[in-house]
Amino acid sequence: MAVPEFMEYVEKHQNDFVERLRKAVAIPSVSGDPNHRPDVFRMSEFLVNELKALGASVETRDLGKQDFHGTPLDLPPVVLATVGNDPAKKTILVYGHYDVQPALKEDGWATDPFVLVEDDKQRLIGRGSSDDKGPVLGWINVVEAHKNLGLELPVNIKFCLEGMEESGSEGLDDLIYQEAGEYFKDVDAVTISDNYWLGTTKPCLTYGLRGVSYFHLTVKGPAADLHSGVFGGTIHEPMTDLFAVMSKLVQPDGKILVPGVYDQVRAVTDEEEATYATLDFKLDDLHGAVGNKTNIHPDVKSVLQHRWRYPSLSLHGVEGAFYNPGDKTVIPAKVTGKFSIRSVPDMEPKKLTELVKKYVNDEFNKLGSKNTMVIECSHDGNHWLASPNHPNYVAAAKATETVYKVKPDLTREGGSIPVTLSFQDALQKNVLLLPMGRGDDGAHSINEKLDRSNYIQGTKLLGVYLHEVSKVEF
Ligand SMILES: NCC(=O)N[C@@H](Cc1c[nH]cn1)C(=O)O
Ligand SMILES: [Zn+2]
Ligand SMILES: [Zn+2]
Repeated sequence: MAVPEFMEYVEKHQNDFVERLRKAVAIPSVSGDPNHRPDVFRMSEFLVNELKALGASVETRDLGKQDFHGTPLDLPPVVLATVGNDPAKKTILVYGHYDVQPALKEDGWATDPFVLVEDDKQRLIGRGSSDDKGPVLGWINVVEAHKNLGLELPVNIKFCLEGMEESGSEGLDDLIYQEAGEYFKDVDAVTISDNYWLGTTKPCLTYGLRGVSYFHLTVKGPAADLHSGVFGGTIHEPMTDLFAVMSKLVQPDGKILVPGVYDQVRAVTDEEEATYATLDFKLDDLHGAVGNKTNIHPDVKSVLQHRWRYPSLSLHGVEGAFYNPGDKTVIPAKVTGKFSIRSVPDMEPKKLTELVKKYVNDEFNKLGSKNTMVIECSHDGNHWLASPNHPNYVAAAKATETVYKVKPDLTREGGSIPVTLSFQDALQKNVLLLPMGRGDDGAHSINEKLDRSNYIQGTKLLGVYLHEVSKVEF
């Protein structure tokens, strides 16, 4: 009886849950922007208060300072919260993040990114709605529903909520290893809701992620920005050098040009080949999520393989370059190009960084420029693969069938959650990714949204999963 009662409660109280999301989205907790660091702290306080109000025992862990381009910056705390402490029950560790990607109205958002708006299609639009405030609050909604119904939670929950996921999860790995035998001691399995369905209609369980290695390539030239009419043609220009090197990183068809990268990629097996055939994903889903038909690969299998099991290199931006409207005739004195590589089994981040540094240095030296160039890896995180046959996944599949009346697809994901592998390795427990949002949510993009139905059905899913996982044998 507990499960139907819980599901009914969630259905009836959906507007309260949307209000909770509205309050969370209103805090612009952008971890990558030092000006927003106080907001990231404010977001941690919001979660601490929500969890305390529900009776959780909550502590925050200080992670020290971050070196932000030479300036020390306080790292936001990790929120550790425990709900239930019954040795007869399983303990599920729930990880999520409360920081978000940057968002400016002028990037092209239709509405203020930090004001949650529900449109006529019942989509909850706002930065962090899907990645990852909605899912984090989904777990909190589950605790609240049980408390208000006077229902016992079927498992103990340990929360680990961080505020630096979008910026490399600095400091969290050390905490996980330090606390493996302490705070995380009794954990039986780990569940993370921080990714998306493949398409827009069918739920999935996710057992793999790509890693990410992020690079800053800085070229320095003249002592200050210069007039291009006076100095153009007479000096080596940093931006010209930067573009020359960056154009050698990746081809327009996505092929990475750094020698040695593909040597480390695991070969496709027949068993893996068979997994793509049954998935509920069409080229139309890709076109819908992208907004047009600019796909490189012509069929679903190769799209998914290039998202999940082959590396990719993306060029993200240039710091120090002129980018405002108008026609400023400047030669920027120092520019930093940013790019990242999504890595896959069996690539090793350290080896990858060595390959990239050697290649970029070789390419820069070929230019014969008198400028200086420095290439740095600002953060890296490893890829992750789990066993989707574990009872933790069986429980999640049953919960999906209860809530959505369909068997979930088993998927991998092209994005990265750097600490997933750390949890698996440090705790030696199964890790499950149980997504709430859809493939077209626009995480990291403009107009990020979470459909109301995904938020509400997703809250039900997380709660029913806890009931199912309490019953399976590990
Ligand atoms: N929802 C997970 C996610 O978006 N992860 C980020 C992690 C990251 C790493 N460096 C910057 N962000 C991702 O981009 O995959
Ligand atoms: Zn996320
Ligand atoms: Zn993200």
